[in-house]
Amino acid sequence: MEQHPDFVKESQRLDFTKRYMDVVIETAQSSKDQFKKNMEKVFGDADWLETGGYGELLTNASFFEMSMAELESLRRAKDKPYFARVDFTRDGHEKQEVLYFGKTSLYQRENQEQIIVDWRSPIANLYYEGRVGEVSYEAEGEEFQGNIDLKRQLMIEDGILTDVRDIDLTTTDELLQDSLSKSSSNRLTEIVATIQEEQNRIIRADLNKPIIVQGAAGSGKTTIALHRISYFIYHYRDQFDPRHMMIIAPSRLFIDYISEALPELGVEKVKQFTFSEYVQQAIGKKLKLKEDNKLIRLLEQGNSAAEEEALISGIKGSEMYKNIIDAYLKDVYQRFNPKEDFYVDKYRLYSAKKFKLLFNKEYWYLPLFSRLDKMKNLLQNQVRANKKLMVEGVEKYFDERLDRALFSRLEPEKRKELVTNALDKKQERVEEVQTAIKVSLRNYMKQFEKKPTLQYYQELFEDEEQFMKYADGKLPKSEAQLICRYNQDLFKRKMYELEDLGPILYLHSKLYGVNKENRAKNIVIDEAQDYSFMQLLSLKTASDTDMFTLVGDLAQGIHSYRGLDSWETIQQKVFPRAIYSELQKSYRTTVEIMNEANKLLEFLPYQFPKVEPVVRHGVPPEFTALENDEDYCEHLLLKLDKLKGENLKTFAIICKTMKDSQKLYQLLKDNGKHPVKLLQEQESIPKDQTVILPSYLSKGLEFDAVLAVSLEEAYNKDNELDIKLLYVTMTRPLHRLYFFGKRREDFLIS
Ligand SMILES: Nc1ncnc2c1ncn2[C@@H]1O[C@H](COP(=O)(O)OP(=O)(O)OP(=O)(O)O)[C@@H](O)[C@H]1O
Repeated sequence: MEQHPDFVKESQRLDFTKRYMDVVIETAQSSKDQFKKNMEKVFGDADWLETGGYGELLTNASFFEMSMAELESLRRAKDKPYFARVDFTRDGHEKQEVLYFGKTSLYQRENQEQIIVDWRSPIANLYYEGRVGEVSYEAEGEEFQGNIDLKRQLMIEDGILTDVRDIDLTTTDELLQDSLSKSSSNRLTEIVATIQEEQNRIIRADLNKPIIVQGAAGSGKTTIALHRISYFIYHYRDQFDPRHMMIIAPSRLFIDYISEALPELGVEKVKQFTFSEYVQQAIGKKLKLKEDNKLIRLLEQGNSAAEEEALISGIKGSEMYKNIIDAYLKDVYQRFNPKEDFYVDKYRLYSAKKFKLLFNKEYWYLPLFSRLDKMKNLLQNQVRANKKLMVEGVEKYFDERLDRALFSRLEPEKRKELVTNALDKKQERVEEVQTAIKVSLRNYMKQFEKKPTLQYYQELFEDEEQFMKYADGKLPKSEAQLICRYNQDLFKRKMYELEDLGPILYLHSKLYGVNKENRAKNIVIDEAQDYSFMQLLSLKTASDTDMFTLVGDLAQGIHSYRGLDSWETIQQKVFPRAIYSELQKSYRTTVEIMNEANKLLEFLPYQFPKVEPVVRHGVPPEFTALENDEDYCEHLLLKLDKLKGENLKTFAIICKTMKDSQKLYQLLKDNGKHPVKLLQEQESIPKDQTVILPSYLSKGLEFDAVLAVSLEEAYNKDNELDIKLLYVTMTRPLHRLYFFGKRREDFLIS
């Protein structure tokens, strides 16, 4: 390969950068005084120092006060300090700026000379969106014009420069191709060097607005969501604590999968939860949850109990359900309107009317029991403020009586009696008032019964008629009955189901509110199509913010019986400020695999645009017809061995359900020739084993090669769920896809 004319110069620059990083790291670790010595030690032998013009950079070098986090990211960046270079001349300026873009920034604080520019800085848009020639970019609301004179990619591996490529009019395709053709052993890697324009726009879209992204399988949704977090945290690094950010992911398996990418992006402090984990934390209560096996049971054709449950799930996630809860809450609020004024002894300290006004109007924005606390404090203050007056009032009254008795013209005996009586009464009344001061408020507050959220939730289902009323005619009697009885039955077993969690969180937020530590300021949800209206609304209500990033793909909506079948309602009713964006290109799979998967979309009753694969060709998918168990074992093992020999690293065998997966696992395990692992929901993915998993658990994951197997369970063209599950399976591989089964039709392939 011919070497780039600037290869040596770029190598020197890399050498300089690395050494400089060493100095900074060492200095930050040791002490200020050490800095100069370190400089001499490291740069002492560099004869290119002057000719390269680097000396200037060093003269003003000062001590870098670095945080541990900065130091850590610098250390991590040492093997690959940057990935691209852009030469930029601003309009009206003579001096050209030579910018090296990397995963972190490194600059001299005094002269602001940047040695490495962070990919998240505004000027990095020059690399992601600019072409050689005239350009402009925006930073802090201002537009800057200029000219890109050079755009260059620098391939660095283990700290060594391996290739230099100038890109002029073309995009970053070549590097993208390289990166996509690699094996997926690193799982979700960072893609900062190859972020595409359409992706860049989403990563950098207005940070003060929610965003909804509908993206095809493999279009980089997960990757982009993580990079947007990284961008957000960088942008607000001085004001925002990453711990206030939260990722909601579909399973622990998925969290484990993405968490590898987090430290690389400097966002490891971001909280990560599944929805049910978060709800339990937010309401401060561990719940016994019914096993969530609706999806699997729905796959059994003609399972009417499962269909009924799916109907209930749909209702519990719907907007109508929110209205039911709101109507119920109205009733609950009514119980907090006092009938009587607040008295301490005979003194009226607060009228019921005023109480209601404040409670319902002034403090409406607070959760119910926070309002009640406020009212209690207010009354308490009234008591305190009037305490002295009330006692003095009683004393004054009796003192006057006493005076009258003392100075009356009555018989001494009679007078004495009157005086004693007045004194006794005074004592008695003062004590009465004092007791009233102590207990009146407590007694008054007793009329407001405070129950735990879960009890309120349970009570909602006690009366079917009432439930119907809350639904305001929108729910047929049969369904109201069904749902009430279904939940009563759950509660008898002290259980809840996943679909109850959204409503419970919503109710809790309205009644008690969620405490500060559990209220995220920014929430990122992957696989958002699987969440219901109620779940998303409850998260928004609980955290009291609409700052959400939702990424998902409706075509992979295998939980659509409870999730979403369009983004519209969510955008209109929950996130009206949201930006909506689409990603249609797929970066994961080859053209051959994607073309095959695209055919499935035609069977779905929605209009999905075809997914466009980024042009990368590979081996076409293949079908192998098999008869008996031995056949399966033999062929699968043969294929795996062959693929290993081709330098592919991660493999998955994906069956339709857990039942088939288990059976196949047993077969392969008994055979003992190849290490296999049956993946369960809560587990992490081993790096060195072939995993067997059911289709629905594979969502969001990717592997070099996928072997789609049908032992006893076929996919059915007339079942929407089956089509989506197969679509998910077929869009998991990066490079190879193979089908093994009895008949082609079992995989809907012609
Ligand atoms: N700009 C890019 N440069 C290099 N690789 C990319 C780029 N964008 C995406 N990829 C790769 O494409 C693959 C798919 O990305 P990702 O898993 O984020 O997609 P997704 O939309 O979340 O997929 P799914 O819908 O299947 O969950 C990953 O291997 C990712 O690294």
